[in-house]
Amino acid sequence: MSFTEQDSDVRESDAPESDVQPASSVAAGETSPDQPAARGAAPESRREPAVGVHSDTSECIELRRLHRFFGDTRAVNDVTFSVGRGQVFGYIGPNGAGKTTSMRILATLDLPSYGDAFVDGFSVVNDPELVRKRLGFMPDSFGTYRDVNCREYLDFFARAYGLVGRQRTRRLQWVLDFTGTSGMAAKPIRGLSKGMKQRLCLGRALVHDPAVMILDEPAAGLDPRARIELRRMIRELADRGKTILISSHILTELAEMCDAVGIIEQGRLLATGSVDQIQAETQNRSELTVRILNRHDEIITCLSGLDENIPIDNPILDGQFVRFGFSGNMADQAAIVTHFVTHGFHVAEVNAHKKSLEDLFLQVTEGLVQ
Ligand SMILES: Nc1ncnc2c1ncn2[C@@H]1O[C@H](COP(=O)(O)OP(=O)(O)OP(=O)(O)O)[C@@H](O)[C@H]1O
Repeated sequence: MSFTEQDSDVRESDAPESDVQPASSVAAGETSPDQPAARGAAPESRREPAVGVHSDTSECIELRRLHRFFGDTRAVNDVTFSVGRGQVFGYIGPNGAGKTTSMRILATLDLPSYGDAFVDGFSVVNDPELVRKRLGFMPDSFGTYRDVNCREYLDFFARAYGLVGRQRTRRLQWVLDFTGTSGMAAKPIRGLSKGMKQRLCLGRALVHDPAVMILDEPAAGLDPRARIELRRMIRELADRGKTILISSHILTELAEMCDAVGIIEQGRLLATGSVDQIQAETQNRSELTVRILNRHDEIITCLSGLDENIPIDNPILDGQFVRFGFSGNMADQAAIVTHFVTHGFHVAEVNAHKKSLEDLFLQVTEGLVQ
């Protein structure tokens, strides 16, 4: 999904009213989807000055049983995870998994159907104003301010965040220097390359020095050098104490810079932990490929008759090859070959390969697009 900059200014009308639950009944994620959601306009508490009830958690980003439904689509379906201060968390999933929807809720551009999310301890439902002050959001598509130059663009946002005088001038210069855009401060945005626009957009998210940054696919469309540079900037921001949630389709792209990752598909969080942890859990898993020379149509049926203690899953027929996930030992592997041979199949080849990070992603997710 992509959202334009204009979207960010229409948060309350953007959320379908019928899906919005009043803030009072979703505080701290106390409700469950089994409870009927009350219908109506945006919560009353939105229009009152933010009081600010700080959550007792030490986590800097927290999603608690977050749900967001669009009609029958469960874009975010009971997602819970948290990110500690100064950590980089990679949010990974295929198209339509629910990444942008979760991030928009964190950025207070949308409301949860149920549950809640917290930024630096403040609820996006009850304290959106306080959340916004602490959060920098880089959406997955750049806005349409084509005729202003980079400095004017950043200056606009700095003013919007209430920066004044020398503080604003110093901050703007820092952002231009940090993002490597000072050389083009006077250049109109319409003349910027994709990479430069991404830098400027990162600068915009940084302009008020937020504690938390939400970056929606910031590396999309960048060349390899620009990706490396972006990784360096993100790591440096985390080293300076910022907490960062960053999304991508590509696990390997995030693996190096993330302290932890969460894999989401069809609105559900399928796995969380450090890349090493997730890899360790699947370490003894491999994919077996068996080449059979006869009766290809019957191979999958034959496999279903295998001793059920032999751990295989998701068999697929691919021409002469049958491939399946395997987490057994060499004896199990031998038993599979014996099973094929005793059922009259001509086995020509057996190969096992360990899962790479990409395989791991494909294994955890099923590539389902909603
Ligand atoms: N405003 C909306 N109205 C209706 N459906 C929506 C809306 N926003 C998102 N969805 C649906 O919610 C699901 C999750 O979308 P989302 O954009 O969060 O996925 P994503 O993981 O960010 O995907 P991508 O990587 O392609 O950007 C999709 O099925 C999408 O069509």
